[in-house]
Amino acid sequence: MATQTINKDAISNLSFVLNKPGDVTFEERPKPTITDPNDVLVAVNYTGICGSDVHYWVHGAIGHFVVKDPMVLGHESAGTVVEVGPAVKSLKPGDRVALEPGYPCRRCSFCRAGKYNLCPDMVFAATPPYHGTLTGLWAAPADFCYKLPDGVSLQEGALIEPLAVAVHIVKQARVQPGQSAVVMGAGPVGLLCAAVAKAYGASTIVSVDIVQSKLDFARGFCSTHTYVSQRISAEDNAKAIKELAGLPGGADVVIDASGAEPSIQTSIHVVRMGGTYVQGGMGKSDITFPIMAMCLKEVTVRGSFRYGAGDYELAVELVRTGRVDVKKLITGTVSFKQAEEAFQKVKSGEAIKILIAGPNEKV
Ligand SMILES: NC(=O)c1ccc[n+]([C@@H]2O[C@H](COP(=O)([O-])OP(=O)(O)OC[C@H]3O[C@@H](n4cnc5c(N)ncnc54)[C@H](O)[C@@H]3O)[C@@H](O)[C@H]2O)c1
Ligand SMILES: OC[C@H](O)C(O)[C@@H](O)CO
Repeated sequence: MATQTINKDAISNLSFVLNKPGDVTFEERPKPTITDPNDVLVAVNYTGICGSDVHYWVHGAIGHFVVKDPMVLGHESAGTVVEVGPAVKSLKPGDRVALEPGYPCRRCSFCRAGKYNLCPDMVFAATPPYHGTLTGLWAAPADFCYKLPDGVSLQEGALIEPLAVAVHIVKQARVQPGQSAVVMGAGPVGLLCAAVAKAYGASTIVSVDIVQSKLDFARGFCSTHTYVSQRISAEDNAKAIKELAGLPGGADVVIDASGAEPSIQTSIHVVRMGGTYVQGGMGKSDITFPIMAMCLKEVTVRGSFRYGAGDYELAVELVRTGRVDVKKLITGTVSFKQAEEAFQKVKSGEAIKILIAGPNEKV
């Protein structure tokens, strides 16, 4: 694709700001500048809406992250490089990039061990007190901007962030070729986990949700089986899933991408002896957990938080090679001025992924 250079002085830095729960405004904010020689300045082209953005918009807080001052929303973005710092060799103006939105300290023991997603000093977009990417211009370290290959669009680039979440979850699950994977939740993260598990070679992929239409989509996307969770005990839901998928001994891997307590309980009953369970969903902080079943089956239980070394690169590669078709998840694209309507649509469950065009982008 031909590169196109953009005059940063000619572009707007209009931003979508959450003032307090339910109260959002558009604000022309000061343009960021390059303050580190390794930084680049990116014009944001497209941004997806994450459940966490909606949660901040509705409730003003997630756990101990509380919106105390006005905060720009958004962290699932792709854009075009408009300026590079003097030390940047990997990118040039005009390059199209997926933005990784969290910047670790690079110095703590977690960063030095390659687990930078666990850095206690992480600066993460649209996690208070830090502003997000629903804005015109974004300054970031060049090594957290991933060049999109020819053939991968900027719209697909905005889906790299949730895909990287799924890549990290599936890596935590250690999925092997020929294995069975049950994914609880068929929202964007669950759908992408199913797709990444397939790319890792899982041959039986069961999606579970409480909404039939989401499962209809999952079946067309990549799941081999789907199951509508019933209002019965976790053991009985697990039994039904095992029967449906022909897994009498249980699944090799179970991933929760719902955060829902009943789903987590079912997961532990559906995983096989010696299998692996990964918690990707974020719901209630404390739940009733079938710990005896976990113990007796010697289940390996892992958490998964955001993404780390290599996850963004693999997400881009999965899209480039067509192994994960993120385009199918895009319900539509709206103009920047329609951002609040897009949030409404995600909240009501009308859309899988709506993209908001950057303030300088024509839709
Ligand atoms: N670990 C991380 O770093 C990370 C990153 C991003 C998102 N998340 C979390 O991952 C989860 C999924 O994200 P998403 O954007 O797809 O959210 P989503 O709300 O779109 O999807 C959740 C799905 O779970 C389904 N569900 C609800 N109760 C269920 C039950 N009892 N059994 C089965 N399915 C049930 C819902 O119908 C929905 O389709 C959320 O909890 C989100 O907070 C975690
Ligand atoms: O994809 C990244 C996630 O949305 C965030 O970590 C958020 O859920 C918690 O701050």
